[in-house]
Order: sequence, then structure tokens, then C-alpha cells
Amino acid sequence: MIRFDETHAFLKEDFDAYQEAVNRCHAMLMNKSGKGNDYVGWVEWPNTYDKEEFARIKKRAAWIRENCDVFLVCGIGGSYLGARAAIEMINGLYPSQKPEIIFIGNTFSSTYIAQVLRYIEGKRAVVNVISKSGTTTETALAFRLLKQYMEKTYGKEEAAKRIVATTDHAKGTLKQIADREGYDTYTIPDDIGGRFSVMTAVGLLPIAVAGIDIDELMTGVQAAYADLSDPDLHHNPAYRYAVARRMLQNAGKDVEMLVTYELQMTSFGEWWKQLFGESEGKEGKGILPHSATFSTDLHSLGQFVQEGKKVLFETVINVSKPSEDLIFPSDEENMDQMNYLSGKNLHWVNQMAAKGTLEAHVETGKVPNLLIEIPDMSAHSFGYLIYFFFRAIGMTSYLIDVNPFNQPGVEVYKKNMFRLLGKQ
Ligand SMILES: O=P(O)(O)OC[C@H]1O[C@H](O)[C@H](O)[C@@H](O)[C@@H]1O
Repeated sequence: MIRFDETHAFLKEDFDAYQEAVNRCHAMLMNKSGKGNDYVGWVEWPNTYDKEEFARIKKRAAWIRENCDVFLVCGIGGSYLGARAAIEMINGLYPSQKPEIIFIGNTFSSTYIAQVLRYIEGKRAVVNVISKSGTTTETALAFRLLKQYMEKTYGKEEAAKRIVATTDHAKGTLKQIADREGYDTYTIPDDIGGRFSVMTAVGLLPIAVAGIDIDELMTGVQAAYADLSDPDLHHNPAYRYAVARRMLQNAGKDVEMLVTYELQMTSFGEWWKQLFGESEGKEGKGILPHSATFSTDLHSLGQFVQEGKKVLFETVINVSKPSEDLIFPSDEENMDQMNYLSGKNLHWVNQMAAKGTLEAHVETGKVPNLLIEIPDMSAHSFGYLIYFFFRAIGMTSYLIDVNPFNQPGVEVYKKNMFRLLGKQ
């Protein structure tokens, strides 16, 4: 389902030399015996996910689709990046179907928040506030404003029907508010961290509201689980990718640029950056995750990749079959001199751009490239791909003895901010 190809990465080490370590780390993930073992609920989630809640999500999403024009997802980090990545990748950036999905609760920008509040005026709104801890400041700040807006617009009773909370099953301020106000609530399991939560209610409710088939998404997750259960590096592309990253870092590459050739996968890169950055970047270790969308960014970052300091490698996601295609038309006058492409599919043009770039970056620029090929941008492929990256980051972090499931460093800015804000 995913084809992984490391033959353009100038790897000098032998994969077999890593097999023993991989077996050990695989056992740690599967037996919950490694670092951060309280947070490996995602490993078995493809089989153990709460079917009753899943059915409730589908029902609720159908109601929301009928009863709103704008659906506001209020969350930050793992509480919105996955949903955004999925919705944009699968539906594209300009979907014709309603409701419009708006992301808020992910910034302190007064301008952004004020503009969203103005934009939703006069439109039927539903809010999904999402926070695992239930205390995240960006989200709580936006939610207070949204809650007051909803109550003023719809009255308290109707507002309570139009606000849905996704949070911890027992603790946190958001849970308390939801219980008191009688909001419909969905659960983030205790043993699944935010950045692994897109396949729980956190991602599934917004994704279903966007009209995407979440059954199909889960079959993708399950297919990946089945395909990636064998730790053998000759059969497990996620682990092979995890090991290739370690080899590349050993060879001095401290930056990984995730590249796609689809603009609608730009947010997928944002999701991946949180997953990889927060999981691996600690104790002075890790590879800096960066992302780009080509050919767009070849006209900006391309220069650095080609000729700049040799710090990076690229991981390129190629999509075999586009969601849509067009045939390039001919033009009698050919003033733009583009007739050489007449009759060609645009996706073929995109693929040729990818091929030419691979050659330029690898052969001329000596930039290692890892290639990941996915069949399409369907819900199934999305589900497969996220689980592929979950397994890969678990493995690659354990290989350098890092706990992939905490993020202690994120607290430092919060402490300083609270002091400056005068929080008691
Ligand atoms: O879901 P929440 O508890 O609101 O957390 C939202 C995000 O904020 C935190 O600061 C963490 O670094 C992220 O891992 C998390 O996804």
C-alpha cells in the first residue's frame, strides 16, 4: 500500500545491522514496556477503538452537517492539526460541500480571532471545542469568546446544543464546563497523546462533519496495522524509514524536509511536524522536521535545497493517482509557447516535475531523498499514512533512547507567559 524507496539516499550502513535493535524496540512498543509506556494506546487503537462512540460520532456529524453553515474547530496542536490535514488532503482546499470548517483556538492573534467572530455572524454555527488537558490557554481563550457569542446569538439552551466538547473522560476544566452546561462530549483516551489522536474523536468528528467517510479512514488505519506488524526490516516500510532516518542523521543530516507535490497536503506537513518534532526533539537529540510543497516552494526554498549547506535530506510523498486531472488544451496562436504540453495530463506534468527535481537534488545537489509512494488522497490512504508515521516515529525515537510520548519542553514558554500575564 505504501512503497518506500531509500535507494536515492546515499545510505552507507547496512539495514541488517539494525534488525536486533528494531526487534527490541518493536517489542517495547507492542508490550508497552518502553519509555512513555502509558501513552501507547494508539498502537492497538485500530482494533480496540470505541465502536459505540464511533457510531455516535457519525450520527452527531450528520446532525451538524444539516444544522450549520460554519463548523468551528477550537483546538491547538494535536487537537486540530490532524483534522485539518485530513480534511484538506481528502476534500481539497476549495470543497463545494457545506459546512465550511474554520479552525480557531490555535492562536492568540487578536486580529485572527476578531475576524473569525465577525465572519461567522449571520451564519448558522456549531462549535467543537477540543482539548485533551482541558486547560490549554489558546483554546480556552478562544472558547470563552465563542461560548459568549453562541449564547448571545442562540440563547443558552440552543447554544448548549450547538457546542460539542472533546476532552478527557474525567479531568480538566473543559470537562467540568461541558458537564455543567450539558454539552455533548466525546473522549480522548487516557493512553493516547494529542499528536497521536487524529484517529480518535479528536479528528474523527471534524473529519466526519466535513463529509468524509470515517469508516474508510479506519480501514486504512487497520490495513497499516496489519501490514506493519512484522518487525523484519525487509517487510516493514515504516521501520525501514525509521532506520533510514537514523542512518542519515549518523551521516550528518540534522534536518528532514517532508515534501509533497500536492498543495492540499500542505497541512499534512504541519501535522507531521508536530508528530516528529514533539516526539523526537528532546535531550539535545532528534532531526529537525521541516516541510515544503513542491513545485510551489521550489521557487523559494529550492535554491537552498539545491546549493545551500548540506544539512538536510528530503522525504518525498508521491501520490500515484490525483483526485482530479485535466488535459492541457492546445492553442492555435501558441503565444505563450505552451503547445508542447497540449494533450498532456496535468498530473503527468506534476510527476515529471517531481522526477526532474529528484534528479537535480540527488544527482547534482547530493541531497539524500527518501521516497514514499501512496496510491491516492482518499480517506483510506490518509488512515494508512498516519499509522505508518505513528509506527515510524515510535521506532525511530526508541532507536535513540528518547521517550516519544512526552513534551516537557513545551512547558517552558507557558511558564514565562503565565508570569507575564499575571496568572496566579
Ligand atoms: O489538547 P490539549 O491538551 O489542549 O493540547 C494541545 C497541544 O498543546 C500542548 O502544549 C502540547 O505541546 C501538544 O502536544 C498538544 O497537542
